[in-house]
Amino acid sequence: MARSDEHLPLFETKSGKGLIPFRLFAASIFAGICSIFVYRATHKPAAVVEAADLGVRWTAWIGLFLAELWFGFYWLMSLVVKWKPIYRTTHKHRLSLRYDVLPAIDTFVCTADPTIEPPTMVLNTVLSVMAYDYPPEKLSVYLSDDGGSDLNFYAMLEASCFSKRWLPFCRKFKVEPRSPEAFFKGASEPIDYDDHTSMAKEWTYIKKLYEEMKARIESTTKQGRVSEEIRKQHKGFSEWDFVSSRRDHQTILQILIDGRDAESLDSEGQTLPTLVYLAREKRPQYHHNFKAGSMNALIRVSSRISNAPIILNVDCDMYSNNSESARDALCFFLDEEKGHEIGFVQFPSAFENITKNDIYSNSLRVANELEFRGMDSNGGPCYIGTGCFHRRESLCGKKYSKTCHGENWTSKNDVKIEEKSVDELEETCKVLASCTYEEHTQWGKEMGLKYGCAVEDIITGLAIQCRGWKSVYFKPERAGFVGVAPTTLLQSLVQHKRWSEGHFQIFLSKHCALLYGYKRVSIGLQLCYCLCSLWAPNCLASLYFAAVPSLCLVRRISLFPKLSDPWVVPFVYVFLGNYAYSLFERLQCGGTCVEWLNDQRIWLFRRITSYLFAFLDNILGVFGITKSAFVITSKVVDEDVSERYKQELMEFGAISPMFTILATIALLNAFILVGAMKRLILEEQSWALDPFALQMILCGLLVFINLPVYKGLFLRKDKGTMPSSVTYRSIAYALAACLIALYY
Ligand SMILES: O=c1ccn([C@@H]2O[C@H](COP(=O)(O)OP(=O)(O)O[C@H]3O[C@H](CO)[C@@H](O)[C@H](O)[C@H]3O)[C@@H](O)[C@H]2O)c(=O)[nH]1
Ligand SMILES: [Mn+2]
Repeated sequence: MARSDEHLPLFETKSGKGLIPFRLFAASIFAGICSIFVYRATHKPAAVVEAADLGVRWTAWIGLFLAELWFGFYWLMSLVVKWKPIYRTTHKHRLSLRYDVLPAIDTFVCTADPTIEPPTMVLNTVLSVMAYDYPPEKLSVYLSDDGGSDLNFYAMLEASCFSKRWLPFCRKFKVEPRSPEAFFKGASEPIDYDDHTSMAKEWTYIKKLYEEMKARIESTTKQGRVSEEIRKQHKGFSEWDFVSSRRDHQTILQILIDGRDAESLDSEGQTLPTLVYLAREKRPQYHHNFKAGSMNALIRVSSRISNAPIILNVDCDMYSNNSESARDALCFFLDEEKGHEIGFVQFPSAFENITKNDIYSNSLRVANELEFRGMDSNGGPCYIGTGCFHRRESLCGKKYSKTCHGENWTSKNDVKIEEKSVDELEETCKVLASCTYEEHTQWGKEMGLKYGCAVEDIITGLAIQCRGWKSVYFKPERAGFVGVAPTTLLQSLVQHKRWSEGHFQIFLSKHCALLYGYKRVSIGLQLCYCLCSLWAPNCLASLYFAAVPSLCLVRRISLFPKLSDPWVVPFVYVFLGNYAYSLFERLQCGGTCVEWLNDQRIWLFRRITSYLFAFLDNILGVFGITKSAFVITSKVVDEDVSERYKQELMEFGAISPMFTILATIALLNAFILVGAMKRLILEEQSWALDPFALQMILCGLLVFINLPVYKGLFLRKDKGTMPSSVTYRSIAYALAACLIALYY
């Protein structure tokens, strides 16, 4: 119900400052890149008269030229996300003044495996979103459990009881964050000096309740099964009598708190948010489409139960860290002037377990602070699968039209529930989550999240934008959502493999931003998507730069100008300029120098492993040889792995082809550097006249950046070192490569 006397906007958009110096700098780098191309084109290997192995020289030259062209082109494209960042602010007080009735919100939490996504974590996420600073009768929380585990069901049962205490506590003391685990871990116990009755007492009481509940859930989880005693507490447990495995079971749907029920009240007599547990039907003969499948099941089930016009989606590890996020998001959707065209509001992902210098570069610091803002100015950020508020209809496939203007948010999605009892309602909803329901429908194609892509979120977000909707990126001062980042190198590389594979898959499909987005979204936005879509092919140019110039050093093929040659200027300028700028950017966003260095290292690691495998898998996928899978990131690790993570010791400790590649490249460069230094000393030539100086510097930098790899290979003694089979294999490969370069 909008009151007509208000005309002030609910949100504001400002553009970033200091853009002119950046643009001038970018222009100078561009000039440098062009000069490099000119140098390449005018210094072909044919010019070297005495060269015997002209064939090899030409091959090296062509490869290098292509790699440089690729990097130049990629750099140019990357300007689009930096060109014009914008900043959004909301006016939440205006929202409450203007609307007495707020639209309902359905929150979807997805979990898939109780062993790597512990039920207590899921419970905390669920509680945090139940406790939003929002009218509870307007909130419904749905858990999709792809693991189909009674452990999670039990955790939800506990959540439904604990919420009766937790929600009033949060309200009363304006608790932040509203995940009990995070709250009790971070906050120090309050001391009430003059008022002995209030916070301290309740604090201790609630904390005790929480600890007890946590202990119960953890011991049950440890046993791996729910005890008979607990099973008696709820009829829902009997469903598991029919479950043969997590990949083969009927739909399990339980409404644990029915918000419509007059008796669902918290300890202070306030209504509780609706809480629903869903494990959709799984049958071996039907593909379950991973997270996209579970989201679509939730969309349908929730449409019968609460049908809120706004849907919030979070991963099970992403608790709400800011109880006002829901109101923030509504400031965008409900804005009278611009709200009607907004399809979704994306919050950045923050992580609670990033180490001081972010050893695996998981923090997304620069992306969150700059790149998403740049994307926002081009039409809106992509949907990143978590921390995102959607308009239900745009997620369900509706095209944007101007008629959405001035809609009545509060009444339009009211559901008429015909079923009298909760049991009946559950029965009707179960059908919606069955395997066969989607057959011959548009679900997974035009409706809901799209199927068949390793990054269902990105492709779905793009489709929404192509249907005419805008999106908004909102980064409040207090992070909206906080999750868990991978804590080992391999996990992080595998996660990036999934991401880059999915992105490249989109690029090769009919949903490629350039084709599908043509005339539907701005060219800037198309380029933003391409930037991520083309992560995977980066592997080729990166591998080339990491190996070939060094190998050419062995063979005495010079690829770059001498230090005394004026042509060296553009090379050095582009190289140093870009690094200096990225360091500046990192510091500007609040990072440290070591963090920047770690990021450069991981940049290389991802490009020569994750992206390479993603690239190869895609190529095989095109020929129908492989099918993409969803490797879930583990949210728990062993005690000693976590100890090493905290100390920022790089974790190898697993046999993986990714590590073989990393170690081979590192060793190759080390061997070659030693050889080259020896030659330089023996021949006593000055650096400035040495035609290999730049190659040696490059090789030296590669060795420097790989220092943690050598440590993992030879120096460390803990359990996180490189497995010896990987070590032997990579020594053999690196030596073989050197020998081939020498004698072939
Ligand atoms: O079959 C599945 C597989 C995964 N999930 C859930 O999907 C979420 C994301 O999985 P995770 O292993 O944590 O992957 P991330 O790489 O951290 O996730 C990012 O990238 C994914 C796409 O690759 C998106 O789906 C996620 O929302 C986004 O946070 C988790 O809550 C899982 O429980 C399911 O519900 N069903
Ligand atoms: Mn995750």
